[in-house]
Amino acid sequence: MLATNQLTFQYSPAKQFAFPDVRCADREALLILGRSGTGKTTLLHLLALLLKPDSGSVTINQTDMTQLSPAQTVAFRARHVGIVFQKPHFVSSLSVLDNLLLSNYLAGQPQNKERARQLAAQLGFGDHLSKKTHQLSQGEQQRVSIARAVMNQPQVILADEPTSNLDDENTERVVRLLREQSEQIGASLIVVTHDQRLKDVFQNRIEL
Ligand SMILES: Nc1ncnc2c1ncn2[C@@H]1O[C@H](COP(=O)(O)OP(=O)(O)OP(=O)(O)O)[C@@H](O)[C@H]1O
Repeated sequence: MLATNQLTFQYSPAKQFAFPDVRCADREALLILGRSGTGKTTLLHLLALLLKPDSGSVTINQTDMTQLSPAQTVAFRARHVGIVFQKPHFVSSLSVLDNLLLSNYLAGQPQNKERARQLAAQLGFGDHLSKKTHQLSQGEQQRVSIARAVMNQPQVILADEPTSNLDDENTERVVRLLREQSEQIGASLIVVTHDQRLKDVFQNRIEL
């Protein structure tokens, strides 16, 4: 469960945001829609505590993340929050498999090769584990990105424009996989996007 309360943030006095409250229960999915510049990425970064709000709270299960120290925030995020970025950020010198295992390492968890292999098979890139990530197509890279986000079975999955570079077929596949994965691990799934194709797929929506 993720819930926010009266989040505000400003980049400068001329660029201030007051966001509507967000609630997303375990196994539920929420779409946050908005045109370019309305603050979607800013909100997603606040939900992940990559940015600290000026006021308000972000609670994941029982933990108010805004009350954690910077070190506690990093540890909590690595363990309990999976993030899928618009463009996947991988370590290019590592294989696909090692990029997945990096999630375990960053969360202080033992390397779980079995889970990496299972996810790769489920998400359709089981044959690519020993390749470098740049050898994969965009759609494949986005699926690796989803696998990486769910490696540690997080309580919350946050996805920032996960489909904006994808064709309709890959868009449908990525959305289905995000929903399947969040349901399987019992996580809350929050997707921010301007991609109107996703509008009809999610019942719960907030417009910025
Ligand atoms: N680091 C920053 N410093 C100052 N202003 C910023 C910064 N990052 C974003 N902004 C501004 O804040 C506003 C919201 O940006 P944000 O990236 O959250 O929007 P968005 O809705 O995700 O847009 P897009 O769909 O184009 O990615 C924009 O006007 C942007 O110029």
